[in-house]
Amino acid sequence: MIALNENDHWGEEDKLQKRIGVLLVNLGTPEGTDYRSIRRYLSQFLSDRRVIEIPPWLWQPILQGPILTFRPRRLSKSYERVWDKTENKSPLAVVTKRQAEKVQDYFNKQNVLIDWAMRYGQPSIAKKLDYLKSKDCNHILILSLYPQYSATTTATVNDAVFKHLMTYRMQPAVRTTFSFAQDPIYIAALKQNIEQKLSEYKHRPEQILLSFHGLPQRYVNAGDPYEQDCQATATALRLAMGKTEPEMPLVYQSRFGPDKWLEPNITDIIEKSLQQGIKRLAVVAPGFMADCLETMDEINHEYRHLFMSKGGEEFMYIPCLNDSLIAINMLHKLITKEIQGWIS
Ligand SMILES: C=CC1=C(C)c2cc3[nH]c(cc4nc(cc5[nH]c(cc1n2)c(C)c5CCC(=O)O)C(CCC(=O)O)=C4C)c(C)c3C=C
Ligand SMILES: [Fe+2]
Ligand SMILES: [Fe+2]
Repeated sequence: MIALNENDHWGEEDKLQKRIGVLLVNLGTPEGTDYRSIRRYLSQFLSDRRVIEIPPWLWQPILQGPILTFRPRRLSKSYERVWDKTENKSPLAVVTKRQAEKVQDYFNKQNVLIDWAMRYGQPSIAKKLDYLKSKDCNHILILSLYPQYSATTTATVNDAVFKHLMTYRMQPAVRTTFSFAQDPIYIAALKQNIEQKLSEYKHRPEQILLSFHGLPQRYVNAGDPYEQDCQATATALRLAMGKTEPEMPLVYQSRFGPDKWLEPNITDIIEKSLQQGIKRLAVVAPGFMADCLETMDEINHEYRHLFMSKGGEEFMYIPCLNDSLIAINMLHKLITKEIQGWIS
């Protein structure tokens, strides 16, 4: 049992008054592009037993040995390419912070406090829960910024939240979110964002790839609903946009390790599309609420190069929802729905 702090109390304000805090949580990212920062981040992330389902006695020597020796060096160059030089932060952190700040403007009148945290690295979930507590928030909504549920993302956010709440004598009321994979509010935002971004190009793409972060197949076999959620998003989005599956196929990216991952892999589909004579390709990543290493570098750098070097003529990367007006409106609606009954 974690020791409770004797001075653990809420502010001296009326404790019965409802005060709502909302914590937007995303994955996490290194604090810098140097070897040490990336190593620290990967070590925490890849030691999460929800992320890597291999017994620690077997996994830790591999992680602490070859992976944390070589991978940070390679990633350093990738993070350098996407780093926000003005803020001196990773794009994932910059965007998540802006999302929280902009959504806060919508909730000022209702006295709802919006903040953000990262599951791995900083600002930590523990630190931000303490902050919300110091502001007398006795009702807290945890909004995991993953539209598709996975135990490797959403569940591990909840683990971190409840683990920290074990240290509280007086716990707030807490709501967590499951997924919003086929929520009409999210699908409408995706559609609007895609149409807006594509209208900036002279030509229409012949195909739009819906690229989702991958997952080991055995996690899905064990009951993770992630694949189903990705398919639900793809189906709803095609329906909303009047597109067929060949016009808008679902693909998976970001493989890691030797396991079998969800199929089809994005590189195989890019090759196939090239063989079919497709010259103008668009790619959007609906599972990412913010542009990050996996979209800016992996898609917009690596796969752009793959497509263009093998005969493609135009590669249209459609940015994520980020802190656009479309995204902030969407988050406002989602939060309003999730805090129903807490607010009049
Ligand atoms: C077994 C390993 C991994 C699983 C399972 C996994 C699931 C998963 N990840 C995201 C979202 C993001 N992942 C990001 C980076 C990233 N992911 C993994 C591994 C797994 N992810 C690694 C090792 C990395 C680091 C980069 C690399 O080494 O290639 C990021 C970007 C972070 C950033 O700093 O920008 C995001 C976002 C989801 C949604 C998901 C669920 C299926
Ligand atoms: Fe990942
Ligand atoms: Fe990657």
